[in-house]
Amino acid sequence: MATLQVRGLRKHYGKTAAVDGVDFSVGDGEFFVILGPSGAGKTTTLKGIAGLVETDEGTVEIAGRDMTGIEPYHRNVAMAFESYALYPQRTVAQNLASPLRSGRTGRYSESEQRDRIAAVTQTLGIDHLLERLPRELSNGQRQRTALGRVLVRPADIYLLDEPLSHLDAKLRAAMRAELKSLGQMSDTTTLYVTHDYQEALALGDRIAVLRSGRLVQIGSPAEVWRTPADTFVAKALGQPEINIVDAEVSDGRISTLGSSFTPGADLDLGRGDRVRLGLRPSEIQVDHGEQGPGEALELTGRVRLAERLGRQIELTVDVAGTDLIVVDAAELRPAEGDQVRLRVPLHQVHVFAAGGDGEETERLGAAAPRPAKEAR
Ligand SMILES: Nc1ncnc2c1ncn2[C@@H]1O[C@H](COP(=O)(O)OP(=O)(O)OP(=O)(O)O)[C@@H](O)[C@H]1O
Repeated sequence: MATLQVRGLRKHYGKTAAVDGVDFSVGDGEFFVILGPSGAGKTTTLKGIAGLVETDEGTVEIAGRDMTGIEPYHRNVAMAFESYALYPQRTVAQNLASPLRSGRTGRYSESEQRDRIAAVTQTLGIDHLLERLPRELSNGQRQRTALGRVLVRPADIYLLDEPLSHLDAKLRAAMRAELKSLGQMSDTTTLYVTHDYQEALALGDRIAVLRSGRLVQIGSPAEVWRTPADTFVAKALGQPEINIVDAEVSDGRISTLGSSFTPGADLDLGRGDRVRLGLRPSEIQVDHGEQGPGEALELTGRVRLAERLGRQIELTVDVAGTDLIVVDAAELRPAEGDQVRLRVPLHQVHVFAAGGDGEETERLGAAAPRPAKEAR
């Protein structure tokens, strides 16, 4: 295990800036997640750290050592790609043993090798497949074997590129928990890349959000969830996506969708008379008669669509001509056509700067401070 320091990393492919000046550091034993959409530059960043692409600018330090000019093999990192690299003629057990037999890891005795393989294959749920050949495995099993090949090998840093992407939702959730415990057990430094926000929130000690080759925000899962730096980060976290609505400011009050409220004193609204509000679908409460505590943005609308999603229901509610997506408990299901009252506690109303269509804008704050009991 080791620390990792990335400074000013840049990589262009022709005119495309795949990585455009990225800086971050990962602590010893930390599980650090890079979250970003397709094409954001996640894989290129990992490859730059591993030494698999030649970067244009920037430095990578592992355990305090500058890696410039050092071959991938000598960086002592282990990288797992989304596509699985397995020896087709070797069994799962042989595939897993081979990284432990290479010269660099020769210090492991046969019994230590067996123990490592047993621990990793149990964690990944492939211990019953040891005698199979790769062609006799499902895609998900092959992906877990490829991940196993990376995890059995002792390395300073594990670089994992969407290693769970071929698994079904249930298995992904189970593997997330297992991976987290494996990381904690072996205290390894891990850099994990994903486009799945749930994976990022579940696994990351910290999350870095990447957009078009640049880091937009780095923080703990709670920080990026509660105080997203801008509308891009707010949208990247949460499914269904956060609702972003336009609002007007006048005489210290914010008006939107036929309603208005007075925001908390520490919100700086000196920037103009328009803002955007971010309302997370899971934080909009459907008023079923009970009155929640504290001040809230209160809205009235009509349910246009009600779609059941397991234990929850996703509602599309027309509020003053704007569709809001709301997630509610399914047993309280309002019907399509029903008039509903909606309530968002002010500390959960995110206020962003105004902007044009498709423009991402910075967060100015919450409409009220978080209640002391919820603040961490
Ligand atoms: N070898 C290459 N040649 C040319 N362009 C490339 C190459 N590799 C990546 N790119 C471009 O660089 C950008 C970043 O790609 P990268 O693979 O790092 O993104 P990513 O975030 O990992 O995406 P995904 O989630 O789809 O894997 C993209 O616009 C991509 O098309």
